[in-house]
Order: sequence, then structure tokens, then C-alpha cells
Amino acid sequence: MTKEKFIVTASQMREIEARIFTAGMPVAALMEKVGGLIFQRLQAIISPGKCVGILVGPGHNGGDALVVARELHFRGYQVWIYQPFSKLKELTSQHFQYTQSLKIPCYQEISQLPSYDFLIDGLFGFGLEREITDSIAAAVNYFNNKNQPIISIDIPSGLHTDTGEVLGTAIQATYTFCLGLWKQGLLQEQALPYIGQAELIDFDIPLADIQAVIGDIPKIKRITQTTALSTLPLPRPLITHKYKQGHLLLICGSRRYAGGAILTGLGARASGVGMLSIAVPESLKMLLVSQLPEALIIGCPETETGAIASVQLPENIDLNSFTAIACGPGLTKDNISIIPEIIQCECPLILDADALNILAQIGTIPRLKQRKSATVLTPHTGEFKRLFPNIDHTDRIKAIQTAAQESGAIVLLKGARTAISNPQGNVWINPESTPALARGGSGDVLTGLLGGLLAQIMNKEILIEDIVATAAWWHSQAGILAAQTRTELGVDAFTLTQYLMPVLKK
Ligand SMILES: NC(=O)C1=CN([C@@H]2O[C@H](COP(=O)(O)OP(=O)(O)OC[C@H]3O[C@@H](n4cnc5c(N)ncnc54)[C@H](OP(=O)(O)O)[C@@H]3O)[C@@H](O)[C@H]2O)[C@@H](O)CC1
Ligand SMILES: Nc1ncnc2c1ncn2[C@@H]1O[C@H](COP(=O)(O)OP(=O)(O)O)[C@@H](O)[C@H]1O
Ligand SMILES: [K+]
Repeated sequence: MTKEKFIVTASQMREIEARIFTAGMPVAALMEKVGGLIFQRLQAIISPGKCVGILVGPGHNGGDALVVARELHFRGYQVWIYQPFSKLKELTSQHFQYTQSLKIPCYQEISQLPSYDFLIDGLFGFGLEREITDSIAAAVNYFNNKNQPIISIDIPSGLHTDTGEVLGTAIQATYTFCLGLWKQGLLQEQALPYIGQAELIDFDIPLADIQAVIGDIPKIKRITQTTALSTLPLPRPLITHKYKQGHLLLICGSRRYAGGAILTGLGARASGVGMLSIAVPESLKMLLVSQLPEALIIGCPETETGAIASVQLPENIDLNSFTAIACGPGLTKDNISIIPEIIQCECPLILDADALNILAQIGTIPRLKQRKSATVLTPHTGEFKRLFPNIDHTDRIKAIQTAAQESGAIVLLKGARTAISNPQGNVWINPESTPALARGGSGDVLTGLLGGLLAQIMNKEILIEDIVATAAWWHSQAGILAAQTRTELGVDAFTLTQYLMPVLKK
């Protein structure tokens, strides 16, 4: 059973840990097991004979580090310990005493420290609740400035386990070995520069204990390949036709931002949607036809400035004829009147980019709650602040939960760690992405892709927020794949659309 999708706070981890101990697992045995697993993993990273400095804190994070120190010592590594604390927890103290009997050198002052090839950071784990100060803070800064690889046990010391905030200062890890279950702080954007390459060290926490604490259906989950693939509309039923595979309407583009409409269209194309209609200003029609010959391009009357003046659909069709609508990329804010009209549609609706800016301007957020079908808002941080000026976004997870509850919409907050919440506060976090995506137009691709997926799975028994999560995963995996072949500078939005299919084939 993979534990990759679970996310816990410090207090939930403490509760889970308590259940394991109450059930009879000795604390010392668990520490030994965890330390052994960390050591095994380290052997793949640190070659024999290297010099390894071990940073030991007063709690059980330090205890884990001491077990690792002992194992490294016996396997022929050159080990020293930095342990500046006057008081250690009992188990940690015992391990410390043993390392001293083994004559592993120990230092209290950074000025005395020998050189090293690697550092193991066992200063603080999920027990850190207040700021690191004085000599310990100075030591953390000293180690960061050395620019040697650091491997953090559980979480880089100094990060808040839940919010990922830096408490005074924090270790900048090269690797983070998170123990047992993913800590929420490791999925917060502000923690990213400190985490390095993160991986989970599974130490066999019984599923029943996890569920007893975080519930059968956890409130906050990580998107994984498994969760994402499980909601894709694959395989297709053998007996089907194009209208059964969803009909998506995109409302996007303007004379000023014609490319946004194309990119949204190409994102939708990659989703496999059965029918694609794209409403653009009349003057963009031929351009769109040439780029997306399979789509039905609807030329709408336009304003003097080249924005859509009104969404005029062909005869016999209205907004409710579609399985899903996505609106916003490249619209401009020139005509704010189309948004109140569009939000009256009775199918699922995605609002992005200028549709969100218009929404913020005319204050229609409360009206979203009255919609008959789901609304998905996909702001980046700037759009989020305009839409929800009263919500503090330091903790992005809390922020989207509040925003989703206030608006009755599913809110996807874009960024390096895109997060999604439904109105009940159920959250998905996308744990992998690439800064290669920080380029104009990559969000437009996401809107099209999401629209196409939503149109295909409507009326199937899949939650809309699960599809939103799948789209976020697919989009970022395409960015990662493209960056692997073309570097982080090679992932323009058009190129990104070309990597969507290869992600699934992989
Ligand atoms: N959960 C599990 O299943 C398992 C957990 N395990 C491991 O245990 C770790 C959690 O251990 P933990 O609870 O002992 O806390 P930890 O993070 O080591 O340190 C807290 C200590 O630091 C102190 N302190 C706090 N702030 C401070 C400051 N600013 N400046 C100075 N001191 C400060 C605080 O002392 P205080 O002064 O508050 O009494 C306290 O003593 C966890 O991350 C994992 O590595 C594994 O061994 C096995 C499985
Ligand atoms: N630093 C980053 N790391 C990972 N993904 C990023 C980063 N910056 C932006 N992205 C992703 O790129 C996309 C940018 O979307 P957006 O800001 O709406 O761009 P645009 O409106 O120009 O299309 C989002 O999916 C976002 O999650
Ligand atoms: K640590």
C-alpha cells in the first residue's frame, strides 16, 4: 500500500506515533528501525570512506541522527558529531552516550569542526515549534554557507512542519528524507528552497492508525501518478460517439491576445475531448481554424478594441448545450458584461485569467454559490489576491480552503506547488513541477486541458476536484518531461502542449 498520497501535520503525526507506541511498539525499536532505513538509503548516496558530519538536536530527530552516525561509523565512514545542547531527551541521550563510548569525535563549537563531504541534519524534526536563535541559528547559517550536500532527516531543521515557514533560519537541504508520512510543510511553496530532493522513507505505519487519525478519506492529499491516472477517461468505451466523449466550449481570446485562444485550444485538443467549440472574436476566426481544424470555431461580435462583445452561438445551441465551458484566457477586461451572462450556464464552468479579473472587479463571487453546476476557479497568486483580498495567503492551503468555502467553487491556486480545494475543504496538492512552466501561456494550456477532461468525465462517478487534480498533474508532468529533453529554458507554452501526450505514453 503506497503511503505517498497521505499528508500529515505535526500533531497528527504525534497522534499516529502515540497509537503505535500504545499498541506495544517500543520507542527505541522504532528509532532503530527508522535509523537503519535512513542508513540504507544513505549508502546509495555517500560512497564508502567519505567524511560525514552529523548534526544532533535535543529530541528524537537527534536520536535518529545518532543511530545513523553509529551505523556509518561501523561501516568505515569517517564520522563526527556536532551536538551543542546541554539537555537531550532520554533515548537521544543514551544513543549519544554510546557514540561517545565508540570515540566518535564530538564538537560543541562550530569553530572546532573538521571538514566534511556530507552533513546529516538531525537538529530538529516535527517537534520544532519556536524560532531557532543565537548559536544554533549561527550554526545553521554556517552550514548553509559551506555549500556541501546536506541530508535532512524528516524535515530541514528550522521549517515549520505544517506551514513550511522558516522559524528564524533553516537548513538548506540537498535531500530530505521524510519519515513515515509526508509532512504538510514539505508541500508548501515557501518551503521549496530548503527541501532539495524529497523522498519518503516508509517505516510500515499500519494503515488503520493512519485512518484513525486522518480519517478514511483524508482531507489533504498529495496527487500521485496513481491517483491521477485513475481518473483519466481511459480506456474509452468501445461503443461511443463524439458527443458521448464530451463537448467543451472555450470562450477566449481577443485581437490583443489571440495566442491565448490557440494555446487553450491546443490544451483542450490534448485532453482527447470528443467535440471542441471555441468562441473567439470574429476577426480571430480564420486564425483559429488554421490552427485547430478539428474545432468548431464560433466568431463572435467584437468590441472596438477587439474583445468578445457577446457570446453568440449558432442557432439551436445555447450555453447549456455543452458538457463543460472554460472561459478566460486572453479575454481582456474590455467587456465585463459577458461574465455575468456566462456564469448563468448550467454546466460545469472553469474561470481563468481575465474571467477572474472581471469577477474580482464586478464582485460576483457570492453569485457563484447559486450556480446549478460546479465552478472551478484557477487563479495564480496575483489573481487570487484580487479575487479574495481579505484572505491571508501565507498558508496557501488554508487560503484555498477558505476561498473555496466562501465561493462555493473548486479553487485551484497555481504556482510551484499548485493546490486545489473543494468547498468542503478537501485538498489536493501537486507535489512535483518545474519552474520551466513559469512562462506566459502555460496557464492557458492548463485551462484547455482541464476543460477537455471535465467535459469527458461529466456524468461519470468521478469527483470534479479529482479531475482538476489530474489536469494539474498531467500539465506539470508534461513540463517536467519537456524540461528533461529541452532544459528549463525550452518549455514555451506551445512546446508544452506537444509533451502532454508523451506523458501518458510514458
Ligand atoms: N513520528 C514518528 O513516528 C517517528 C519520529 N521520529 C523522529 O522524531 C522526531 C520528532 O522528535 P521530537 O518530538 O523529539 O522532536 P524534535 O523535532 O527532535 O525536536 C524537538 C526538541 O527540540 C527542542 N526545541 C524545539 N525548538 C527549539 C529551538 N528553537 N531551539 C532549541 N531547541 C528547541 C525541544 O525541546 P524543548 O526545549 O521544547 O523541551 C525538543 O526537545 C521526528 O522528526 C523524527 O525524526 C523517529 O525517531 C521515529 C518515528
Ligand atoms: N515556479 C514554478 N514551478 C512550477 N510551476 C510553475 C511555476 N511558476 C508557474 N508555474 C505553473 O505555470 C502555470 C502558469 O500559469 P499562469 O500564471 O496562469 O500563466 P499564463 O496566464 O501566462 O498562462 C501554472 O500552471 C503554474 O502552476
Ligand atoms: K531535521
